[in-house]
Amino acid sequence: MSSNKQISEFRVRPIGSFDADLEVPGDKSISHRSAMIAGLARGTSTITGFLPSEDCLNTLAAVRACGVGCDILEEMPGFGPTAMRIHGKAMQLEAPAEPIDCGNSGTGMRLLAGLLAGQSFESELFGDESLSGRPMGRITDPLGLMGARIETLGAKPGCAPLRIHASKLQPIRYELPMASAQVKSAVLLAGLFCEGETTVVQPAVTRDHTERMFEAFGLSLSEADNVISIEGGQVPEGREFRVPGDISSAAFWVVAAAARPGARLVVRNVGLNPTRTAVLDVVERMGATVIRRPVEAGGGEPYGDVEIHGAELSGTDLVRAEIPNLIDEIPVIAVAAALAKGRTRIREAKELRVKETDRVATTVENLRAMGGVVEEFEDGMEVEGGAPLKGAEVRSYGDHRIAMAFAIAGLFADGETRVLDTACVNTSYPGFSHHLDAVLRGCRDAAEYALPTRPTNS
Ligand SMILES: O=C(O)C1=C[C@@H](OP(=O)(O)O)[C@@H](O)[C@H](O)C1
Ligand SMILES: C=C(OP(=O)(O)O)C(=O)O
Repeated sequence: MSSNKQISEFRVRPIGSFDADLEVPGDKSISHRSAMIAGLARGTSTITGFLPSEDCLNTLAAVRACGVGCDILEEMPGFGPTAMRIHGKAMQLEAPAEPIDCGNSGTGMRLLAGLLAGQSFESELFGDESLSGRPMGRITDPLGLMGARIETLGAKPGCAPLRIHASKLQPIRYELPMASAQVKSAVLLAGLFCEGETTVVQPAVTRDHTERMFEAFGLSLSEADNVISIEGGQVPEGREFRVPGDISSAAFWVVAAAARPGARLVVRNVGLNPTRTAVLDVVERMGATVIRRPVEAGGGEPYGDVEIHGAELSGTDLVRAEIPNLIDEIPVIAVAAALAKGRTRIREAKELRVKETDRVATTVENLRAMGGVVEEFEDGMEVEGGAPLKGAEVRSYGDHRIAMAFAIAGLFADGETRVLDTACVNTSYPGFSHHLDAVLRGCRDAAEYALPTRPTNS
């Protein structure tokens, strides 16, 4: 196996305990926001650690299509830029010449809609088949209350493409009907273009990257007890910003190590924002040893190294408040649950049904295909762990998290597991196949896991 982008199938066989030392690529949520907020800023920003995944490259292209200049400083060969200088437009975006392609990315489309809703020009956002089936009413409703005019043009009601008409926005106080950082961020971004204070009330703590990045770029906002307010008319100031590694990508190796007694894993320079690290709490509760080594970081995002030591895991119940803080990790947590002794309950997670796939259905289907014992509920699943997993042919259904979660399951299954349709991993984790290959070969040395980057001259 190589790190070739075109790879379309993973063949995985069981491994024994392993000892890996790796760094995952940049955080996807933070990379999207860095391109958008640097694009809105006054002056130049330098972004490092940017994730060159398809989702984030689409967002970068969208921002450039709105007139933002960008010099690429470094790239991951075969994938895309990892460092760049972004010349912000001081909130004065330009009309894109063509409809903007958001690819597979819910984050890209929903946050860009917030950014574009208050412009004096019309724009259009479209995406792939999966994104065209995901609900957009959750952003067109609050943005509509702010005065935006957004048409959903999809064959499925309330779905993309989105046609965003020129509008003047007014601030609102909005109570989020679901715990969604994407909806919160769309409203806060739109709030920048209003006169007066925009307030979002969230039903639970969701990832706070937008709030942190606003502050890092010099904006002031207030935040207490899940009520976040921002005064419109502020202009972010360009700055240097380092994107840490993505804990959601690290989660695949975290589970692989946690569930294998004797295994040891070090993940370096990974984001440790407490609104994202619930997966570490869960594997710790299941019996693995988790050592967190945070780095003292001023402004921006907390990060550090994490070390995992594997054990015989026991089942656990995910608690309601932690669901938004591990939502993307649930497919691989379900794999950990299948490997653990006893029952794991994953409930109140119906948001999983509106991701790249219906992740309740796709996770349950693949776990069962591999011999896992799992009961499906409208809002999640309950996994009865301990049944031996057997190698099988499973599909990703075009969903990157499903592809990677079941590659990890294959490391514990009897015989060969084939995961089909895996090009989708480039949505969030360029280099996953390189890391999988290194783990399968039993590599111990960090150099063998390193993903190459090189400076560019542009
Ligand atoms: O704000 C973000 O960057 C994200 C928020 C989450 O979605 P929701 O806000 O829809 O829960 C998550 O699933 C997605 O991968 C990234
Ligand atoms: C749900 C995800 O992303 P998005 O909503 O941005 O498509 C994800 O990365 O798992």
